[in-house]
Amino acid sequence: MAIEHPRILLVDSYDSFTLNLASLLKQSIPNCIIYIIKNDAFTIAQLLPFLPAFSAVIVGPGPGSPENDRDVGLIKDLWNLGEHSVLPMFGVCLGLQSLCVAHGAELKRLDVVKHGQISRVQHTGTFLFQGVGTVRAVRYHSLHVVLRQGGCIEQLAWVDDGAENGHVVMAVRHTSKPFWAVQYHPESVCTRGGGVEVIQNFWQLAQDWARKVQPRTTPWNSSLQEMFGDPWPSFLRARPRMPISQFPGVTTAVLDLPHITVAAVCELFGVCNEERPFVCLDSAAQPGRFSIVGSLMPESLQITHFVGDNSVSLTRGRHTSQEILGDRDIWTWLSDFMASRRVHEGHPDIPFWGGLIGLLSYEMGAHSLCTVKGKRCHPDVNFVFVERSVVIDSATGRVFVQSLIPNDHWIAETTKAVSGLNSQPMRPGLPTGKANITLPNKDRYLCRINAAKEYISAGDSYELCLTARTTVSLPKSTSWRRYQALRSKNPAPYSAYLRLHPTTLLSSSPERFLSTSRPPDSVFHLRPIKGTVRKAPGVTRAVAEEALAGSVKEVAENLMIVDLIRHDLHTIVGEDVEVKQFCVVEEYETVWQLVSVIEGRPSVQDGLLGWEMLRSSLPPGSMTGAPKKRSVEILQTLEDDERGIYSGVFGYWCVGMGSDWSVTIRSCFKLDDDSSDSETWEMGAGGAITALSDAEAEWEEMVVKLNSVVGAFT
Ligand SMILES: C=C(O[C@@H]1C=C(C(=O)O)C=C[C@H]1O)C(=O)O
Ligand SMILES: NC(=O)CC[C@H](N)C(=O)O
Repeated sequence: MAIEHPRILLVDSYDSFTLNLASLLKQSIPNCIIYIIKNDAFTIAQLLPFLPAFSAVIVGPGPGSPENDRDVGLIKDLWNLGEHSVLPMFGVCLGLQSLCVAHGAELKRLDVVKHGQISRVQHTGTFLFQGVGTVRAVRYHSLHVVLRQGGCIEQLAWVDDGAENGHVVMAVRHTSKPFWAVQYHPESVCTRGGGVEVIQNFWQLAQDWARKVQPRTTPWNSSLQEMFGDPWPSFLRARPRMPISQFPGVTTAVLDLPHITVAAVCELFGVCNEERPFVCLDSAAQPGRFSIVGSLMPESLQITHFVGDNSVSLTRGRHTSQEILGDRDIWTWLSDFMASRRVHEGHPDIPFWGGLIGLLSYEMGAHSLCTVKGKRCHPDVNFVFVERSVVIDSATGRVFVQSLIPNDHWIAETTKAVSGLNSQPMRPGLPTGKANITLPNKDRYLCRINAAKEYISAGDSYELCLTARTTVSLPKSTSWRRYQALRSKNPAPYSAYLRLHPTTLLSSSPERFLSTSRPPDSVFHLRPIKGTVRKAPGVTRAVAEEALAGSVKEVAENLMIVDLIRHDLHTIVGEDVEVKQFCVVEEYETVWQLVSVIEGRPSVQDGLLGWEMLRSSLPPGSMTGAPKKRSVEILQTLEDDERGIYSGVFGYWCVGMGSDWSVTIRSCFKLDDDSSDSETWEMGAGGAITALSDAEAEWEEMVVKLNSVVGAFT
């Protein structure tokens, strides 16, 4: 017998959890094929003729209100389909609200909004809840519905929020049409008992209805294919073939030098000459392990690009040329660049063999979600192609000297020079000169926290990572020494010194954004941080655990980003996404942080997939909040300046096709200016604002993060 492949249409309201729902559908509805459209992709009139090709429609969650056309698009019309067009539909959150509002329910704001919080859901044990036991479900909502007595919408589940919100509807069904919906999020990683179980029941009910009603169906055809595109996950099928690399291999010498310092290698490679570019990715604390120092040559290629430009700048030494991108964007240009330099063999014990090292701005990600205004003074893309490098493995004390240049005499010279290096302590002596620090205005920041909370109460966002800029001006000094000061004040696993004119970036980031191990068997790994407590006398691990892992507010903040990152991973990886670590307290130099780890394994191994993953997941969710698109739009109105380098990412993309990117936080950067005898460093700091945020405490948290960098100037 032929296997049946039910086609499911999933309507996305620009939420950041939609693909988690798609993955849950795949687990719950045998052999289903899922097509995803945005709620404003078509009008209902355009969609109507095609609906008989689907077995069911899933109306997903989203920001905003079911009463606002801009937020719900065609969703509101789906619930009013005529008798002959009706088909089984299942709503989630905004989906439930729009179903109920379309049938006369009253929409209200919750007194105490629930975002990333888990509630015990009571239910009738019927329909969606047939055979379902205890449900503990994650909620992401500010709005709720009050059903009309005697109407056609019947309650199937509810929570009792006690003094906070009283009775809140959690699931409903239509009494005569095949419509069901839940207010909670069945797809959240922390929902128990009401996920697969409830979707399986929905599917059973949908099939029962179809057997009874025998709705008109149409087979799949080319015009449907054109209208709805490929089913999810579609990315892998759409990939063009990778160009063949003509690039030779990498030569490596391995040394046992357990006492060598990263600083000594940097100084050997000329870091003190501030005129020249320099790159060092420095694992200055656990869990960082490998440090990478580039040995750049005068002809090393620097690649820069500004968002909005149709060209890429290529600089070798003093010579710069522009290459027109034409019909490629910068991501594709860089993909092609790296594909033609792919190397298949290098030392298996290290993650980097050579390749691009550099940074991407926040706006490089944000502009794919909404319009970004103006042009920044720092390039949005700034990389150097590193042919010669040293990788230091802090776990084994081994040092790898390697070059992509065939027969490179530099290997022998460097092996000798590195072996002869003293394990000198870092040179003391901070640059002197009084720093003039311009902090964010506290009153304004507090006002913005309240404005952010208002957006959250209205249902426009579940969490907003609000940030502000600080500047430090002082007489010109050496940035390398400044980096040493930052490194000793705040040693961090993802520290970096990147001198890529016109930008110099000093980083002491605790946060890895994304690492993708080398194919085959590539694993994509993300480590979002949400939840910060300042270290102070008496703040022991136990105290920090109570304040972070034991706090509903902090766990909710973290969970929202974990769910968002699961969705981001599903975009490229497909179904295989797993939360490996949930809300664990980690110790850093100045703070305790709450950290989760999410991993994905792409079902097809392709060298460029890691790059596609980066492209589709910037800006980092921990720096925006959720849902990402609406949150980025709101943050643009709440923050004075573009973020630029701050809250973008920096890291490498290896010629072996692995990559590692950190979030540019706890960092400062400056625009290099030879003509001035002073310099101005910029830094950002902020934190996640949720409905549970206390404005004063958020200000304090921002200052704590800021001080981990400002400390290098005072
Ligand atoms: C915004 C910053 O940090 C982000 C916010 C955090 C939080 O809200 O706890 C933690 C780490 C980062 O994702 C920053 O350091 O400036
Ligand atoms: N997750 C959602 O779909 C949220 C729906 C709506 N924006 C609310 O806040 O209530």
